[in-house]
Amino acid sequence: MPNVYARAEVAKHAALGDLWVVIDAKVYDLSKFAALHPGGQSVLLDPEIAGQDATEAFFGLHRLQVLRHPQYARLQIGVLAGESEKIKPRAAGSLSEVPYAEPTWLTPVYHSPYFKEHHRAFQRGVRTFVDEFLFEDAQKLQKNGQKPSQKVWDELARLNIHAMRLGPGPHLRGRTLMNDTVKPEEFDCFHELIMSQEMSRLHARGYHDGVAGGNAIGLPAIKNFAKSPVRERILTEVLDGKKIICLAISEAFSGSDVARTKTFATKSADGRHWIVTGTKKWITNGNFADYFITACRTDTGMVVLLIERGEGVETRHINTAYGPASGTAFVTFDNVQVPVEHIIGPDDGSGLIVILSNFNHERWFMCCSSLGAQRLILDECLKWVSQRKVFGKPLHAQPVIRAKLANMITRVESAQAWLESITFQMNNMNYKEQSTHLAGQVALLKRYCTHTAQKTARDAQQLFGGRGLTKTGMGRFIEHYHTTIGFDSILGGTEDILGDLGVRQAMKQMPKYARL
Ligand code: HEM
Repeated sequence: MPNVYARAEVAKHAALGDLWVVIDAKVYDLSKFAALHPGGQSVLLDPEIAGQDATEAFFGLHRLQVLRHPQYARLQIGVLAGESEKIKPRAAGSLSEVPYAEPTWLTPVYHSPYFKEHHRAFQRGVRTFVDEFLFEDAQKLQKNGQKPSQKVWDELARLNIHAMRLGPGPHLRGRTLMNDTVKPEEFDCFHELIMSQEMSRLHARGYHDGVAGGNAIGLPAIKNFAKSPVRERILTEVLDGKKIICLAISEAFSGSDVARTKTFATKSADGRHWIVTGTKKWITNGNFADYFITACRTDTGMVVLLIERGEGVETRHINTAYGPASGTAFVTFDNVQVPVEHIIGPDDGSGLIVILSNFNHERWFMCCSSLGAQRLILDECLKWVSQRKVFGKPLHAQPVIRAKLANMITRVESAQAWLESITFQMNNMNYKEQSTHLAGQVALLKRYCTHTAQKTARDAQQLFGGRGLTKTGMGRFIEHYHTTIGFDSILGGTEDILGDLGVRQAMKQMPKYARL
């Protein structure tokens, strides 16, 4: 049983060396801590704080996690008589009750034509995994930049997340998905949308790509174009979490204009190997990848090769805005011998098809994760404007603040609605139909998601002020979002390229008879 104190009793301890405060109906003894307090001793001795209820002052300056940290939790000596705590964190695996902090389909009372009970069960499963297993690891590794531990890769494999990131299909047969919350035959693009949105709830942009971003963009080439037995071997190793694959396309010389790739492959005299020489840049997971799906020029055009880490392959870390945890690498291939069986797709120079084939899927899941991360920022902002007081009122009492929030909400809701509509089409179109009818929509949606994300990052930073610039404390997630957000607008095609693609696709479909 905790000690129970009356407010009058707490008020007697209001001096240096004998200092108590109340925060959310709990009594803290700060007598010794005051001299160590990172915010200074004097603020705690203020007559409005010492011996008083400091709840409002505390939450205007600290995150709730501060009180839950064992180092500080032990300062609690009791509770207030007849009162109980009101402030609690979101429980692991649960939904946020902050308005607009979840997509509409997850908000009680609202309806959705798309999501069924197995989608909800699946969402709860992924949310719990992210909250309980991934979040702390992400926070730690985002800073120190190490590769996620084998324990993480094994757990991703056990839940079959590596497999589900390839989308619905026969590769899921016989697998237990996310602790059996969905059957392989039920798994559709909405499950994949959920997984991508939930996995982005880490406030750790580099780590987010560090946990198998390379698999998600590299493995489809193996699944769809490699030949047996290479196909089965690599799929098994990567889906089981034993090996890591990455996609090595972009170079210092060429990004979106893939056809200008300079890395060159030529057949050996005995015809048994491709000999590859060249460099690749910005390769996600390249630092720790075992396999590189590599685009190479040949005398006749382009081939895609599966290159194993080994003699002649070197990777060097690239220091990026989104942090080292993504394992982003500069890769050099120096006369690397690649067995001819490691060809992925055609060997007649028409390999560009392999590279282009996954672009829509890749851009679509980038939209999912971009919006998942944007929601988290909205959640942060709505809490902040409620708990932060300025000029004696909560921040949201200012019309200019409400206008910013209105924009944030409108952006994320409109983009989510478009995303769900496209996802529904993906569930009902075959690959060819998707390529023809969705490439433009997906390109424009990705452009919209990342463009609006940058606006939201800026608005959020304005709401948090100086706190949105510091790597610790109240605004640390805002600072992280603002610093790393540019990444999303570049990977998978810059906004300009995608806007252009979207309109060119529309122009292709203009009816010849259409006139004003
Ligand atoms: C159990 C009681 C408290 C603990 C454990 C605590 C702990 C901390 C910690 C760890 C920080 C560093 C910043 C962060 O990580 O968020 C901090 C900063 C600060 N604290 Fe406290 N604190 C307590 C109570 C209070 C109270 C009652 C006040 C009232 C004025 C206060 C005022 C401040 C200020 C002004 C800062 C600097 C904030 C900033 O840099 O933005 N603290 N405190």
